[in-house]
Amino acid sequence: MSPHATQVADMLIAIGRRIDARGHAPATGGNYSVRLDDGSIAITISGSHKGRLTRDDIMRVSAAGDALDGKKPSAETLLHCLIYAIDPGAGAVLHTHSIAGTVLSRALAGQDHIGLEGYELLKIFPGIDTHATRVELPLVDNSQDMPAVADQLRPLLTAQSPLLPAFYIRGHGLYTWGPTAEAAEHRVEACEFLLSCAWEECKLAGATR
Ligand SMILES: CSCCC(=O)C(=O)COP(=O)(O)O
Ligand SMILES: [Zn+2]
Repeated sequence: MSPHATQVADMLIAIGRRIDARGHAPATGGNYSVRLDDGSIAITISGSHKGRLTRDDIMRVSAAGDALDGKKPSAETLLHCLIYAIDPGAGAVLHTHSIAGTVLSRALAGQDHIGLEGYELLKIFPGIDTHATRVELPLVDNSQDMPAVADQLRPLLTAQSPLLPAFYIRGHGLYTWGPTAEAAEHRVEACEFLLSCAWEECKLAGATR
C-alpha cells in the first residue's frame, strides 16, 4: 500500500468505528469509499464489519466498479460509482443502516421521497442557510439488483438542481456524500439525526391522532 492509500484506509477505519459506535453499522451493514486522485475508488470490501475494519478490508476499484486488486468489493459498489459519475464534487461516499431510517422509509410505502422540514440541521446541505425550508430526500425501492437501483436513482439525481448529496433506499439505508470524508461524515450524522427526528414525530403523530 502506498503512504496515501494507507492514510485513506486509516481514515475509513476510523469513520467506521465512529459510525458503528452510533449504531449505524449493524452486522456488516454499510459501505464507505473515497475517490482517489487518479479517478479510481478506495472502497470497503464486501462483508466486512464496518466497525472493525482493517487495512486489508479497503480495496481499489475503477470508476466503473471493476476490482483492481483481486478482492471482492462492496455489493453496492455501483451506487458509489453512480454518485462519483453524477457529482464531480463528490470525494467520499458513506452508506449507513439505522433503525429510524429503516422503519421510517418502510412506513412511507409508495412515496418517492422523505420530506424533512423546519429543522436547524437542514443547514448541513449545500445552499441551505435557514431552518425554514423543506428538503425532499429521494427514496427508492430496495433491490438486490444494483444496476436496477442505479437506474431508479440516476434520473432522480440528475433532475436535481442543486444536487442534494443524499438519498435513501427503502427498508435498507442512507447514502450521503461530500467533497471530503470529513464533510460526508458530518452529513451522515446530520441525516441520521434528521431521520430519527422525523420518525419520532411520525410516532408522536400516530399516538396523538
Ligand atoms: C448484512 S448487511 C447487507 C448488505 C448491505 O446492505 C450492506 O450495506 C453491506 O454490504 P457490503 O457488500 O458492502 O458489505
Ligand atoms: Zn446496505
